[in-house]
Amino acid sequence: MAAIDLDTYVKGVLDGKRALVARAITLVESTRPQHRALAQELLTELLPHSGRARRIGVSGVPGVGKSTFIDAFGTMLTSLGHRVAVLAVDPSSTRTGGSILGDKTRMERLAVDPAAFVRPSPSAGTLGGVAKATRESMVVMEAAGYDVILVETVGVGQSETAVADMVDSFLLLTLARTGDQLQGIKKGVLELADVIAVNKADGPHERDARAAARELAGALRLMHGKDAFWSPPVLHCSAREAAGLDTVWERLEQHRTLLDSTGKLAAKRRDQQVGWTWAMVRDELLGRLYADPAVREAAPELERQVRQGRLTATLAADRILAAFEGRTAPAADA
Ligand SMILES: Nc1nc2c(ncn2[C@@H]2O[C@H](COP(=O)(O)OP(=O)(O)OP(=O)(O)O)[C@@H](O)[C@H]2O)c(=O)[nH]1
Repeated sequence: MAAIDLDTYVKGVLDGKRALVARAITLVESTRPQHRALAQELLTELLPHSGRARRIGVSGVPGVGKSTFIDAFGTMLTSLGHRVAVLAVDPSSTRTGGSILGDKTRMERLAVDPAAFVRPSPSAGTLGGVAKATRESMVVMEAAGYDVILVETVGVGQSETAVADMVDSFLLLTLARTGDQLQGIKKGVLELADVIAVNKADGPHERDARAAARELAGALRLMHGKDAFWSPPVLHCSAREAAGLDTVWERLEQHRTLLDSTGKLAAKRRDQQVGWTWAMVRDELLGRLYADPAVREAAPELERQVRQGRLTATLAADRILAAFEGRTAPAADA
């Protein structure tokens, strides 16, 4: 592919040119050192044009209906005049293998909707790397005029926390379950949720879904108490039949309006920026440490001694850090 210069990228993104938006995201996702500088220059130019979108995380276990939901929900939003971008954080993704086509077939209507842009999760790398690429893609999408950003994540592992750290509101999709449904949803994920929707409330399952929503709402009231700033509503919907999606949107908007009017939205986003800064420092530092020749040389022997019980973990950690710092310490008096 021919190289594109900074001005072409900036203008193309601000004009909402799809091909350039896609190329810009490929650039910010790239981990190649020669792309990094240009990507950061681009993001610096785009940053003042970003920040106005509603950022919504969508999570739920595999099979809950996330793709079906986002397809129907996004289509409803574009019919209301919104421009919708779909991003994802799923570092374990083998589903699409990073192929855009893979995700496009999962969201048939949105994929061909001119007011929507569906981008699959960058599939390579650590959670930190994938989350960084998604956060930066968000800046590109907002600068390109998308005013609703849906960030999908699969309901396992640490990815929900990473997504909650980059959105304004977090939607958890769940299913009606028999027995104690709270056991079926990880408590940590419940704590992240601002809105919960029991999906597949249709056909023979509709009654179960309504009952499950009521039961979960009761359990949550106990968890959150009366004085909470926001009590997550538990709704029911059918992604397949596009039923109840307007209520989900209404409640997400209510949550965001409350955040905004109380000054919490601006504070949340500022805190997220600072949090991301340190998350990147941690990732980068750990990457450098693992790649450090002195650490690589010392580590196998130290690990062996720890395994044999001849060295405490604390001492081994000290030595690994000493090996790392020894190499990077200023060489002034060496
Ligand atoms: N009855 C019913 N089925 C649904 C609904 N939403 C999704 N499904 C079905 O549930 C299955 C899983 O839906 P997906 O949208 O692929 O679910 P997902 O959560 O994206 O799953 P992964 O791609 O595995 O993460 C599919 O067979 C859908 O047709 C719904 O509202 N009602």
